[in-house]
Amino acid sequence: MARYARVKGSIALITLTNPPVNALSAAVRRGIVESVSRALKDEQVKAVVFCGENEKFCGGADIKEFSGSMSGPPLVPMIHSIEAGEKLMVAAIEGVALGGGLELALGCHYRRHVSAQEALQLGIVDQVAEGSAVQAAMELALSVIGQPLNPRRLSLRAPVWAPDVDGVCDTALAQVKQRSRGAMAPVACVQAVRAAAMLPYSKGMERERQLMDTLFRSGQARAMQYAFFAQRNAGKWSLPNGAQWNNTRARDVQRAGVIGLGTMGRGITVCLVKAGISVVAIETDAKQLESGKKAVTAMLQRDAKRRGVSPPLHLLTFTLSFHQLRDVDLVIEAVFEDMNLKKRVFSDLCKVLRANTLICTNTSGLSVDELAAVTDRQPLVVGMHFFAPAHVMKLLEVVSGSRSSPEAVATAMALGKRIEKVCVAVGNCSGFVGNRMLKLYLDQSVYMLEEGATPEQVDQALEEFGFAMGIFKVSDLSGLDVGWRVRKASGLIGPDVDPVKPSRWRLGRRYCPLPDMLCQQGRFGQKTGRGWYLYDSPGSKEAKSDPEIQTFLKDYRHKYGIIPRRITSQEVIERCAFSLANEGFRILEDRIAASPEDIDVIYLFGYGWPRHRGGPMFYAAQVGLSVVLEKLEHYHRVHPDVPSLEPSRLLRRLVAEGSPPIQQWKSHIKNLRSHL
Ligand SMILES: CC/C=C/CC(=O)SCCNC(=O)CCNC(=O)[C@H](O)C(C)(C)COP(=O)(O)OP(=O)(O)OC[C@H]1O[C@@H](n2cnc3c(N)ncnc32)[C@H](O)[C@@H]1OP(=O)(O)O
Repeated sequence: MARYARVKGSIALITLTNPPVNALSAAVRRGIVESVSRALKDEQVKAVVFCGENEKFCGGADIKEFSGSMSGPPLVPMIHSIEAGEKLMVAAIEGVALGGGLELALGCHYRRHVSAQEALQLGIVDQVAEGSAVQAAMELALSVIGQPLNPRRLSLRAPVWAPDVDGVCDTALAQVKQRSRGAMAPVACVQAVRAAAMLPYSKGMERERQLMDTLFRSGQARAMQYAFFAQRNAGKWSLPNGAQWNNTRARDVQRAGVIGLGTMGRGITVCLVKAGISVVAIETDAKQLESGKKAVTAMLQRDAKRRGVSPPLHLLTFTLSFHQLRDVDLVIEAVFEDMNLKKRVFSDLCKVLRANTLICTNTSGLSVDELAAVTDRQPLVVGMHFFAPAHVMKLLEVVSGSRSSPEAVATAMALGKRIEKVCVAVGNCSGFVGNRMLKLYLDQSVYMLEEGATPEQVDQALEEFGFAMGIFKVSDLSGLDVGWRVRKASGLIGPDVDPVKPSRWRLGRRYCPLPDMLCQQGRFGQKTGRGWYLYDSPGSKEAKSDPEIQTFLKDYRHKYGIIPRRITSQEVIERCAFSLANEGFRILEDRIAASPEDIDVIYLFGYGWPRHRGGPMFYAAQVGLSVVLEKLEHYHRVHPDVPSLEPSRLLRRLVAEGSPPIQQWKSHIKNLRSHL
């Protein structure tokens, strides 16, 4: 929709009205075409000013329309007719001008922008105005009415010839190809820029149209559109008891406590303080406190310097005393991942906190219910699972325990949003959503090493699929000792394990002792300079193949009588991606996640899943659920000692029901038992 008004006698003001971001839906495009035609016909009108309702110019094409057949006037011819119009066209840009919104602005003969000094420098806008952009645009229009329009039409400008334009584009293309990890759109963008720089306008437009057509028809476009809405829907959380984002009030959090100043506690403290929340940061040891204080202060100073502001150090209190926590609204415990230690901390907290203070745990997989049980306030206990490094990673899993109150969940979700995280509400189970799935993905990766693959082969297949880093590089980065400790605590590694030939069968299923054996050799990953890869020195980041690992794997297979076989990239992807999705289906059955979109958002923002592949659940849907089922059945037949490869009930049910689109899966699991 577009509203038409004549103002100041000679100006037609066309306001895009499609809240919340005035996206260019079919109705808006129709409204623009009709309004422009009206303005061109009206002899009193000398200039047209375009603006967006609620001080948002335009968020671009309406992404919701991309999944159906497009109707209404097409965007590019509409912009061309504005640009070719015989009357002066001015864009009054406020808020956003993205994608098609920017194209619309560029189709006008004059633009302004309220806050983009950079756009001014780039020549995208002509003037930056304080106050109302619409008023400024109208004044500008009145001052230039009657001047020739041809010099203002971008389509009449000569291409930007530079002697080395081809070389510059080649270099950019090579860089983008390397960085985009298989994503088509960034590569097409460079190709379109090359066309714009080297071809006459009409030919450049034709090339852009071809590139756009290819992208539009691609599965990658579907995946990206899905990811866009999945991310926004994750904030609209709901619990099986009916509580949800729009019927539950979050508490205001002004002061928070952070317990433990290790890597996670430091990152969490930085996030909170940057959002303007006062933090009391606690350590039990003076030396640790001092080093935590130095690290947090340095991080905040670096960040403030980058943004040209002063660091909010006045919001910080570092102390060894729990008593300083008596006035905080919420505490985030970030101590070592040890149930007994966490329980002790929780009991101690209850002695000093106000009765209504929320207690959150940054556990990556321990039971929130078990922790809550030692407190005097079970409804006020929730999980806030941050991802390392906490001040950088966008994901936050908010874990609702069986007795967590809706208000506590709402408060953690609101706090997460305030500190600029992508928050997903999940239920309580071992590993929650992300790490519960990750375990099976890791299992498959190490099984493939036993069967004949190398860490390099597995990682290469995953990186070609689009992951930023292969699983073995990730393990080296996060430290192999972390999982080792968890396996010890869970009883998988005990005194009865043969140190020379450790069993490959534990707790009734296949077990791969390779990661434990690496840890026994002190190979903890980057931190020790050796893990699945070799590093120049402890702490360095560049992973190099390690001949010792190749020999170690050969000896291992020999010791266990395993005949190595060639493992293809396809097998790597199928076993990793379909194991993830299969566990995702179980998680949906168990109601630990409310929707497949939530699972995908967790993998996109917490585990480096490539955005152009939507997420593991979307990928399974895109490959075809019957194909996924068939493959899992095959791998389970070949590996009957890996029960997790058995296809989940939900997957079977969905296939039996004709593989409905992913948006309909929720209704197929409605009647399953709830754990949330
Ligand atoms: C066919 C020709 C193609 C032309 C090229 C294009 O134009 S492609 C589209 C290019 N535009 C974009 O990619 C913009 C995407 N949107 C954003 O980046 C952000 O939403 C924003 C505009 C910067 C606003 O961010 P903010 O954080 O303020 O709000 P939200 O992201 O939460 O969005 C608010 C609601 O608006 C919906 N929405 C946003 N953009 C679009 C869009 N282009 N089409 C349709 N819907 C859009 C978003 O889904 C939110 O909806 P809720 O229902 O409130 O969740």
